[in-house]
Amino acid sequence: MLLTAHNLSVTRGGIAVLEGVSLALAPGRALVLRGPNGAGKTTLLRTLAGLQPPLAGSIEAEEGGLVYAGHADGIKSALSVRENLAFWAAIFAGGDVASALAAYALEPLAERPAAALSAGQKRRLGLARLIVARRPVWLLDEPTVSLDRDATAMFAAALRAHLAGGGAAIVATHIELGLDEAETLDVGPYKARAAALDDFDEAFL
Ligand SMILES: Nc1ncnc2c1ncn2[C@@H]1O[C@H](COP(=O)(O)OP(=O)(O)OP(=O)(O)O)[C@@H](O)[C@H]1O
Repeated sequence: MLLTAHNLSVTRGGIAVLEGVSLALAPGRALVLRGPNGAGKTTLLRTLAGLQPPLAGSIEAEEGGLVYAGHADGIKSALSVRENLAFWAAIFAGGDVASALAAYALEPLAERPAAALSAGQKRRLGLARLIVARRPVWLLDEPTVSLDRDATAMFAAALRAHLAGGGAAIVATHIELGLDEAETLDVGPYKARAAALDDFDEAFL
């Protein structure tokens, strides 16, 4: 397994959001997270990515095996599209900038400062980062926001190629990606029953 989580409870702002989540992600598999706004998909992804600690439970993943793409694209505005990808390739000791540009049809924009991209173009650049990162597990929060139909198809193709190459992904999305390889995890049944108290609150009770 590339990533496993066992009996995970996750919190946001000191409040338990989900509890008892277990999952196992094998090479070539994708897991689509479903659930209404506020259900806890982002919180689960951030916890799996190691950006925040779980309240309970365990996560096992290969060191340096994950890459997270959330709502903030992490783009450096002053750098060109190509320079952004080269920067990430250096950070991740990763891959081929030319393939990443090609996967999202970014060649005509390669020398443009990222600050001068549209929202959808910025999102394409943020997703191209995943290709240079060359990490086996992609954790993606609403990756298709701002993408038009063609760019959504580019993302689906990039994800399929990643899975075909032995990678895996967990994707929170409200749209249908049309992936045969994908399983679905509805986070609704894992809604936490009781709010967690942090030490600060407990001191006043
Ligand atoms: N900074 C914060 N502080 C406190 N609570 C927060 C914070 N951010 C989000 N929450 C709450 O945590 C809960 C889970 O939010 P989360 O962003 O994980 O949901 P989501 O399933 O990703 O929603 P969406 O589909 O709208 O993206 C929600 O009730 C939300 O209001």
